[in-house]
Amino acid sequence: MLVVLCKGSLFGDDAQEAVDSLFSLRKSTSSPIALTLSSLDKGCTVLQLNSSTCTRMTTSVPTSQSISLHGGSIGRQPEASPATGSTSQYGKNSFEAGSSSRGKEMSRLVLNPIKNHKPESYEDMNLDISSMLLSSLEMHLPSYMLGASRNNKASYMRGILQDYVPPALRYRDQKQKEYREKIMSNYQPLHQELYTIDPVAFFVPAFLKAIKDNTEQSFRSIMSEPAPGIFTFEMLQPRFCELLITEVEHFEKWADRTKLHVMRPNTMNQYGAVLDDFGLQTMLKKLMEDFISPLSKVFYAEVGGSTLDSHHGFIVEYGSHRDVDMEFHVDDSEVTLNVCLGRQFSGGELYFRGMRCDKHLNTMGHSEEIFDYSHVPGCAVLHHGRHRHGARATIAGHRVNLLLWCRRAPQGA
Ligand SMILES: O=C(O)CCC(=O)C(=O)O
Ligand SMILES: [Fe+2]
Repeated sequence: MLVVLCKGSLFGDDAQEAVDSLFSLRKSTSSPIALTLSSLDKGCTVLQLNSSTCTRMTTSVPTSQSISLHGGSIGRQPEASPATGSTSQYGKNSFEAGSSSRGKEMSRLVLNPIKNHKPESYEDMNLDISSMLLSSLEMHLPSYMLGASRNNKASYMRGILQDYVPPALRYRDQKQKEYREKIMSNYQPLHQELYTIDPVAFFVPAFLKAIKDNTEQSFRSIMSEPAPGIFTFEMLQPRFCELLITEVEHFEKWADRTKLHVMRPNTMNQYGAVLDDFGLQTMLKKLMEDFISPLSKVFYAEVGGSTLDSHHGFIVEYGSHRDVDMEFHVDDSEVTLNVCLGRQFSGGELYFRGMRCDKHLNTMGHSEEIFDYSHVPGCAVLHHGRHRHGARATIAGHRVNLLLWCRRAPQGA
């Protein structure tokens, strides 16, 4: 039995690769594969197969959506050559995706992905299976299912996947769902005005005008590009920054009072909070769609910047009794927005060391790739999620940043 652990939620190309890997393995073995598969939106994804071939590797970070390049914990490892093999015993291009003990009519998936099919986004459905995984799996639906409603496709695929979720992980999925539900039904926001975008109150006028004009020239008029693919610009109103910081403090105090253990943005953080967990999801979705996508369409089209369709929004906090620094890593995003909210601090500079493909994440940097940036409250840094970076120690004071990891679901070819 081979266990493949993909830590961090599967998304984008990773989700597609994981699904492809399952199918490659299925092709390469003569006996049916018993697979166990589960995914949490911010947890780990486990693919468990009784095969002797592995095409996915493990990250050593339990729930991080980032990949540490320090200390030997390396994610997104090179893949083995794709396995080849015969078509399924269940007929050309299909195989039985469920266990025979289910005692109900078999749901089927097709072996080869339908490359020209554009999968739907399942993000807003709040399912207990990763929406990215569903989008990837949709490319393997039998043709009669492709035209079904999104609800029907989701429940068909969920039906297949749910049977394989080990009880422990099903429990974790459930816990995470309950966490959000508990917050949503009991937490009283401090600043209701943060929960709906008010452009004039949120953004500085020059940023708003540039987005409204919506041309590369208007964007470049407010942005600097101090290193290739890294953009810095003034973005948020000081009052908005302060309201967001106090909202997070209010949430944490409430969580403390109600003995709710706050789930951190990822395992690289001991502090901070996921904004999507306490009701800011709709606001952040709009922030991405109306204010970041116009920029990413122009500057990050080659990594899916034109079709961003999901996000992970969170706050990081540094200083005494908080996180100190952030080790060298790449983000689990296509495009990352990082805005300093305040307050007074010294240190905490971001350092960038160039982009790498998955196979060369740990290779040396070149001098021309070195770029260091000192955070300024209200100012944003926009970069490729795969641009290697870290944050130096905040040596005095208290630094709070807003992070929006913008993502794109896998697209049909
Ligand atoms: O602290 C910072 O500014 C960087 C944070 C970061 O890179 C991350 O959370 O992914
Ligand atoms: Fe990062």
